[in-house]
Amino acid sequence: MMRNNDHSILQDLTSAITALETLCNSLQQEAPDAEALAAQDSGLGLLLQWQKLFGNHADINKPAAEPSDDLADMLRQQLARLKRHAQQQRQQQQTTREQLLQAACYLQDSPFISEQLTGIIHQLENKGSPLYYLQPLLECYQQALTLSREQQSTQHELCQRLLQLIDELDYHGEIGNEIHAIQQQLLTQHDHKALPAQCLRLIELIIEGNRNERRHSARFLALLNDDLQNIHNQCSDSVTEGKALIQDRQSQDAALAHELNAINIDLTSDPEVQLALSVASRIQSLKNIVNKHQRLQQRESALLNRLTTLEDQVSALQEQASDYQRKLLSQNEKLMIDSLTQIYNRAALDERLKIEFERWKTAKNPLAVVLLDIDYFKHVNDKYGHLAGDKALRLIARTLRESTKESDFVARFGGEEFVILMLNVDPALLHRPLQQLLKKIESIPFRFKKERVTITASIGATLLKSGDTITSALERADQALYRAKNAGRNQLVIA
Ligand SMILES: Nc1nc2c(ncn2[C@@H]2O[C@H](COP(=O)(O)OP(=O)(O)OP(=O)(O)O)[C@@H](O)[C@H]2O)c(=O)[nH]1
Repeated sequence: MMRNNDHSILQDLTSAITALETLCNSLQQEAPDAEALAAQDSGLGLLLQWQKLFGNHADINKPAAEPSDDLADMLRQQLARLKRHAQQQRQQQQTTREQLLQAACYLQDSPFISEQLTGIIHQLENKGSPLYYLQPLLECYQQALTLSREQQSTQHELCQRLLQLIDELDYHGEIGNEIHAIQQQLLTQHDHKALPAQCLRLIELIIEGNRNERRHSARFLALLNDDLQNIHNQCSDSVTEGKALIQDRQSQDAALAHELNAINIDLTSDPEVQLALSVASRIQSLKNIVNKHQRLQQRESALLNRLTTLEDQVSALQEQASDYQRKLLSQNEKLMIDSLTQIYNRAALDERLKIEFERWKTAKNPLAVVLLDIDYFKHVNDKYGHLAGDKALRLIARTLRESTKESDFVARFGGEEFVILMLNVDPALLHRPLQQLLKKIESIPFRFKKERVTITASIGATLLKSGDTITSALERADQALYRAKNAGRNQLVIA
């Protein structure tokens, strides 16, 4: 007869054995450590005791022998110990999995993502056994290290190539000096963290240098054009002169021939033969002169032809030069336009600021520098995507252009920031158009992902004051913008 007590021991033991089997199975899959081996041993010991008690074919309703109270107690203790151990094992596995997952995600953040790594992360997230993935994860880590080393050597090669290219550059003045400074940095630096920034700065300098060269060549072409015009005028004058010369000669020749003819007629009617002979010889000489004149005339005519051809060539050259100049002008215009918003860009702003600042210094007409920055634009990008952000930038730029006066200068300063130069503005009324501008932006009916979205902007503005430089005015406007942002955004601050 089985006691109630023993029956519950049997049930506990049955579930313990099931837990133990699971534990043993999982331990067999992984490289077991000393503790796991001990757990295996005790688990096996318990199995032996179980077999001693109930035989090989365990049936909880038919025990082979009745267990004593002592044995039951002992088994209960072992059972509790094993439960604790299994719990510890589970926790340890969970921690290991989390750590491995973290390591795998960290590796994935590096530029060495591989399909293998993605698979591992997927398995770990789906509660796969962590130790099983340690080896492939280590392989990924090694791969990342090798690639990192390779990247370093690529950076070194890039650095060397950059130095070679710099050698080929031929810029002078400020640009030349800065390029030289970067060259020195590249030659002396040991790590290449600054390489991307240096490359970027070099590209900016080359673009600036190019722009300067374009301006120079435009000036050169304008001078060339003037010279050609000069030559052209001279040629035209020569041709006119030549034509007049020929006409004069022709009428002179005709008159001379007429005269000679008359003398000839007179003389043939004279009886004194001697005189006739001498006059006849003079007439012959005169005829010779006329012949020479005719040849001269032919030469002059040829010269005139040559001059006419020259004039045509010069005209064609002049047309080409004008064409080239027009192309350069339009290229220059394009370099000053922001490709996304089609309003002026930073380079155009720099140039215009210099001009307006000089004008302001002499004429002292009020000049306002206005900085406008879109509020929480990162959120727009993050929530609706970069393309939606681009669309918003285009629309806001158009609103700025359409809502300001023709004489105002609107440019994209960079990112989501715009600058407006307001000329001849009434200082007492500056806030009015700017407040209206904020209202207009707020009321643009943006619609992204079928959702009505309101976008606002903040403005920091300032009027140029005596003693100002371009930088000090821009800094003051920037501080005002900062205050407008801090005041809750969609605000105007005039400093
Ligand atoms: N779509 C798009 N986004 C840009 C462009 N240039 C800059 N941005 C984004 O503009 C955002 C500017 O973010 P932040 O400087 O944090 O400013 P903000 O989110 O507008 O916040 P506050 O200015 O403080 O109101 C960044 O997400 C940039 O990626 C661009 O040409 N197109």
